Amino acid sequence: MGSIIGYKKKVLYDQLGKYKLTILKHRLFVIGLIIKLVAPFFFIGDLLKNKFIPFVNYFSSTGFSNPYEHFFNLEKFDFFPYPALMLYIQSTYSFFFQDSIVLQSFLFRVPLLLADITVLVVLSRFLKKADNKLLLLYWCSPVLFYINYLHGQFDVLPIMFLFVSFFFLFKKKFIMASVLLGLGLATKTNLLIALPFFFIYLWKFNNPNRKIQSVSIAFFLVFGAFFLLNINYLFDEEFITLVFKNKEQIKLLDFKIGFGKLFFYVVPAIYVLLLAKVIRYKQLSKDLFMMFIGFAFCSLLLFIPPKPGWYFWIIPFLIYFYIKESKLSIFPLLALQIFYLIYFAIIPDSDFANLYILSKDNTSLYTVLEYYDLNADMLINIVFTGLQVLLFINIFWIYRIGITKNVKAKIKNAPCLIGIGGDSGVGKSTLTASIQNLFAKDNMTILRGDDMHKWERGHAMWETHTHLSPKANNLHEEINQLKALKEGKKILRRHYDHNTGTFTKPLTIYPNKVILFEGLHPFYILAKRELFDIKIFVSPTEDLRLHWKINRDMKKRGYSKEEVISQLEFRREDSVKYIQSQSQHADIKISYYPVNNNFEVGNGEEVDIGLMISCDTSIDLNFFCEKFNSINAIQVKHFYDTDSQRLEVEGKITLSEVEKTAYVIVDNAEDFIEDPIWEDNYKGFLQTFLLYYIKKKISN
Ligand SMILES: Nc1ncnc2c1ncn2[C@@H]1O[C@H](COP(=O)(O)OP(=O)(O)OP(=O)(O)O)[C@@H](O)[C@H]1O
Ligand SMILES: O=C(CO)[C@H](O)[C@H](O)COP(=O)(O)O
Repeated sequence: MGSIIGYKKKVLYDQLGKYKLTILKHRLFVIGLIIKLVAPFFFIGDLLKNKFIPFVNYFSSTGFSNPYEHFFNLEKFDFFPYPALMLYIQSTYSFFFQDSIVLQSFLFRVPLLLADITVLVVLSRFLKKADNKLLLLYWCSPVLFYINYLHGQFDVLPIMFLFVSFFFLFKKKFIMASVLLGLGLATKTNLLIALPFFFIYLWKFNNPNRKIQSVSIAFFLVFGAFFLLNINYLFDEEFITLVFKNKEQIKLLDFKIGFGKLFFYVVPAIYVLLLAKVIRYKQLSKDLFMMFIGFAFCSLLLFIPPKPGWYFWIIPFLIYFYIKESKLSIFPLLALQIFYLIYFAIIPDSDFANLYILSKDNTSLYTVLEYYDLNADMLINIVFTGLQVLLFINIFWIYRIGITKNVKAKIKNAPCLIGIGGDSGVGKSTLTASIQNLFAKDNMTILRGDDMHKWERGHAMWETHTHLSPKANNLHEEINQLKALKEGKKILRRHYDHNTGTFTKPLTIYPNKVILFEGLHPFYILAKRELFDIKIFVSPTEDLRLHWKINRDMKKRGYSKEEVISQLEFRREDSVKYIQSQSQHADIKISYYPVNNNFEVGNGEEVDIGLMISCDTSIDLNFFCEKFNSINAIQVKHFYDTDSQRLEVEGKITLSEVEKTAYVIVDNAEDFIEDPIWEDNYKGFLQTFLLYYIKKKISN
């Protein structure tokens, strides 16, 4: 029970205890909600009124007789192209008020409204800080409004399952994600299009030794959920005909190029090419995954005259994409929706003129156009052409900017290797922990340089060698290990346990999106330092390091103050020769200094510190400093030195100020970090700086 409450709290509240679903309190949401609640009392499309409602009501009013069989026998093959979960969901309310079309129209929209709200919430979790845009583009989309609340098709339900499944997928809750996808499939089989992408994502995401197992489990869960929910009907010819052999699905093969008696099917060919492309990526980011699926759905619609509900498969993806690429004009998306509405208003079987729930006549704009001797067919063809061209433009944008740019901008196609160097006790592990909080533990592999010491504690060799000497560490062996990890291969590596001073047996280390190496010698050997994408060197002032090291070694490693001091004396020469000398190779140098020199070294107490960061001049830090300086309690001074720039930071900063500032400074920060754990003061400042720096470097 406690854990359920805890989970609910985590879902609804963020790290700072702020309510996450503020989008549901927005005025625009409430206005939209009222309109969406009222509209179904007045409007209904022919399809819902004449086909879906009779089908579902037959099921509920006959004590759950098989409606697929019944309507098959009546030769009404196009009454309900959905699998059984859709039937079960829609029949929950259809028991009531079966003789009132007005109330039935409303009751059938209740699940649609709930699904609509869920998609909005999931999108708002995906696209942090974009609620206003999301409300305008998604919640107020005229096409989505028409599909759900006027016309009344059910496509929002499978899309809702798909998006919630993705929500769990990105949170690495694979079981939940698979079951939800299976449920979605049990509401509409169009989700089969997304399925291979889902498995490919799982395959790429999981560790090499778990790939087959995870994908097999997911496969079993997806189809298991689909199977269980449809078991009553799955093997009936009637069900198969209505659900799988309906004429809309066959249309996927309509667009073909003939070679005598042979045909080349264009839509399946594009789909296979897309899959082939996605398989080639070593890593599949969340955005890339979303865009490929959006692209796959869009491409299907490109070559077939659309059905109204099908646009629910693509518009949420397009909105995701346009919000992510905030600098792009949303005109193609708006124009697409306008052409959609014109097209469905003028086609012969349009229900626009009869949407009013009590309307009796069967007029359509098409007959009106014909009555006035206008060439209605020609007009439809022109609008259809415009609609498809706009769809093509939207797809083109997704491809060009979305896929291509994202691939370049993401952590390339290989893992990003970050190196943190510096002497013992300078704060390397502390910084590593902050970076882990930023990128999430699951996305990172951490390697500690101490694992490469040659001898265990107490070994005679330590009497003549310091740990800082290259001779006392297997530095060359490590080069191959780092190369292998960068190439996506697992390695075997023993670990040095500071509690016991001994090595563990070799452990398997898996590659990951970010590989972070922290240790004494990351940049000492040329061939090794060249492997790093980002090189960081940490060096507090010597008195501060002494203070930190004594405190840490006394508290955690069981040494006396005198032992630490004599160890540092013994190492002094090697420290300068082998460790400090690496500082010149670093991209970023981090230094801490005591704000006040009146402190007793090694007294166990915390000391007030200032932070100094220096890096090359290729990165523009002016906006960065300006934003932090707008916070009262922190001062950031910015200096240009010869070929480098330097920030000096003093003061305090709260966790929520760090979070707010980070999202303002770093465009699309959520592309790089998912649910980061922000820290306060210098640690949070460094998190923001590193995120900004790494993103800029990688994008270049
Ligand atoms: N940014 C910081 N703010 C305050 N204290 C810090 C900071 N960084 C490090 N310290 C203090 O210094 C101690 C040593 O830091 P840390 O263990 O991160 O060093 P290290 O470089 O990883 O050492 P080693 O190489 O010996 O393992 C920590 O226990 C912590 O008390
Ligand atoms: O330099 C160090 C860390 O970078 C340590 O002093 C080194 O690893 C030796 O450890 P121990 O205290 O277990 O003998």
